[in-house]
Amino acid sequence: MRQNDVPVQATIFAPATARGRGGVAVVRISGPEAGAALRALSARDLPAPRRATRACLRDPASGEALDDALVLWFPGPGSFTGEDVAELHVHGGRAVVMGVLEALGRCSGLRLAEPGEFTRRAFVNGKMDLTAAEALADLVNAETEAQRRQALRQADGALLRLVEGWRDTLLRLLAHLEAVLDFPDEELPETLEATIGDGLRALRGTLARHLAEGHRGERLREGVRVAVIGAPNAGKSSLVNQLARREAAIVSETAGTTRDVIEIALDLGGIPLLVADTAGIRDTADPIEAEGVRRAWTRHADADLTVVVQDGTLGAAAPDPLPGCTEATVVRVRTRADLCPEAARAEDGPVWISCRTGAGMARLEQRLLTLAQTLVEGDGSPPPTRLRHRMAIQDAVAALERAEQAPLPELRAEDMRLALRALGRLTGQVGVEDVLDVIFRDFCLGK
Ligand SMILES: Nc1nc2c(c(=O)[nH]1)N(C=O)[C@@H](CNc1ccc(C(=O)N[C@@H](CCC(=O)O)C(=O)O)cc1)CN2
Ligand SMILES: Nc1nc2c(ncn2[C@@H]2O[C@H](COP(=O)(O)OP(=O)(O)OP(=O)(O)O)[C@@H](O)[C@H]2O)c(=O)[nH]1
Ligand SMILES: [Mg+2]
Repeated sequence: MRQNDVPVQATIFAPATARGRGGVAVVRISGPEAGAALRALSARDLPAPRRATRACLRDPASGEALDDALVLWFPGPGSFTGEDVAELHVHGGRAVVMGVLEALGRCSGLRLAEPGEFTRRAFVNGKMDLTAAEALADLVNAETEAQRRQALRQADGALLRLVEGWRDTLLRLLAHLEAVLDFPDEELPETLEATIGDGLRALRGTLARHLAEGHRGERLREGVRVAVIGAPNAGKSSLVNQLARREAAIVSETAGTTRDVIEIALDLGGIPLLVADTAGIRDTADPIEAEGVRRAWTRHADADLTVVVQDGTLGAAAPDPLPGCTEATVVRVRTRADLCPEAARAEDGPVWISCRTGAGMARLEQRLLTLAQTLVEGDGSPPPTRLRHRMAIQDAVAALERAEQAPLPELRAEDMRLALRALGRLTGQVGVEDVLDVIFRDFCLGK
C-alpha cells in the first residue's frame, strides 16, 4: 500500500454528523495537534485510548462551559485516518456544535477539514486502498439495501482483492518473461513463451468478461433509470404517482399536462430506481411542448428500462410510441383497467393497471423489480462501480492485447508493465495524485 509521500501537517476538524438539531453530534479532529486540542477543550489529561469518557468541554480562551460531553481518544497510527484522532460526542444543538467548532478553530494548528479529507488521509496513510475509500462515500450515500450491500463489500476490499489477483497473475507472467530476457542463452523451456501468451490471453478474457458484466455496479450505485413514455393523457403521471406513493407529478384530464421530465427516486425491493415521467408524445406546433417531447425521447434513449403507457380504453387504436418493439427492457402497460372489462381476462402481454383502484400495480412493480434485478445482479464477483474503474480495466485490456501481439519480448514486457500500471491506478497504487481531488470532492464534510 502507498505510504505517506507528502507529509500531512495541518490538524483538521469537522462535524461528522449532519447539520441541524439532533440528539448527539460528533466532531472529529485528526492530525498531530488532535491530542493538544482535546486536552485544551477538556482541561484534563488525555483519556484512555478508545474509551468513551465523560468530560466537560470549555472554550480554552474564555473558560466558558460549552457542553457536558463524551470524548474519545484514538492515538495514531491505530485510528481511522492513521493519525492521532479525537472525537467529541456533544449534545446535537446548533449552538453547542457551533461553540465547539469555533473553539477548535481558535486552537493553533487546527483548521476545518475539506469534504472527504479524513478518508483521504486514511488513504494516503495506507489505511485503505482507493476502491475502499470510494466505497465509504457510497456507503454514506446508500439509500437502499442492495446499494448498502455493494458498498460494504467494496469497502471490505472485495474489489481490491479481485484486482490484486489479476495483478499477481500478471506479475508472475512478467517475471517469467523477464527470465527469458535476462538469460537468453540459458536452456529455458521451449514452451515458456507460449505459456506466457496463453496466460495473457486468459487474463485478458477474464478482464473483458468483467467489463462485459456491463454497468451493473454503476447502475446499482446510481439507480436503474426507468423512462415512462406514451401518448398524451395515457396516464403516465398517474402511474408514476402510484409508484412514488405521492403526488409527485401533476395529473389532469387535459392532454399535454406534463411538459418537462419529472424524476422520482424509488426503493423497489432494495434496488434504487430513478423513474422519469415525461411529456406525452405527439406532433405539436407548441415549441415548449415539442421540447418536452424531445426530452421524453432522450430519456427513453438513456434509460435502462422503458415503460410504454397506453390508454386501455382505446384498445387497438391506442397510439404506440414504439410500434412492434419487443425488447426485453420495454414493459407495456395499459391504463384505466377500471373502465375496461377485458382487463380482468388479460393474462400475459401488457400489464393492466388502474390508477383509480391501484389494481395491477403490484404486478407492474414485480415486473419492474425482476427486470431491474437482472440489470444489477451478476455472477457474484464485485463489479466495477465507477466509470473510473471501468476505464482502468479497459486500459489494461488494451495493453494486454498489445502485449499478446508484440513482435519482440522486450515490447511485450513493456505492454505488460502498462497493464500493471492501469490496474495499479484502479486501487490507487500508482499515479493517482491527479484523480484524488476529483474522487474526494464528492464526499460529505466530516467523512
Ligand atoms: N464514532 C465513530 N463511529 C464510526 C466511525 C468513526 O470514525 N467514529 N467510523 C469511521 O468512519 C466508522 C467505523 N469505522 C472505523 C474504522 C476504523 C477505525 C480505527 O480506529 N481503526 C484502527 C484500529 C482498528 C481496530 O483496533 O479495530 C486502524 O485501522 O488502525 C475506527 C472506525 C463508523 N462509525
Ligand atoms: N379511470 C381512470 N382514470 C385514469 C387512470 N389513470 C389516469 N386517469 C386519468 O386520466 C387523466 C390523464 O392522466 P395523466 O396521468 O395526467 O396522464 P399523462 O399521460 O401524464 O398525460 P400528459 O402528461 O398530458 O401526457 C387524468 O384525468 C387521470 O385522472 C385510470 O387508471 N383510471
Ligand atoms: Mg403527465
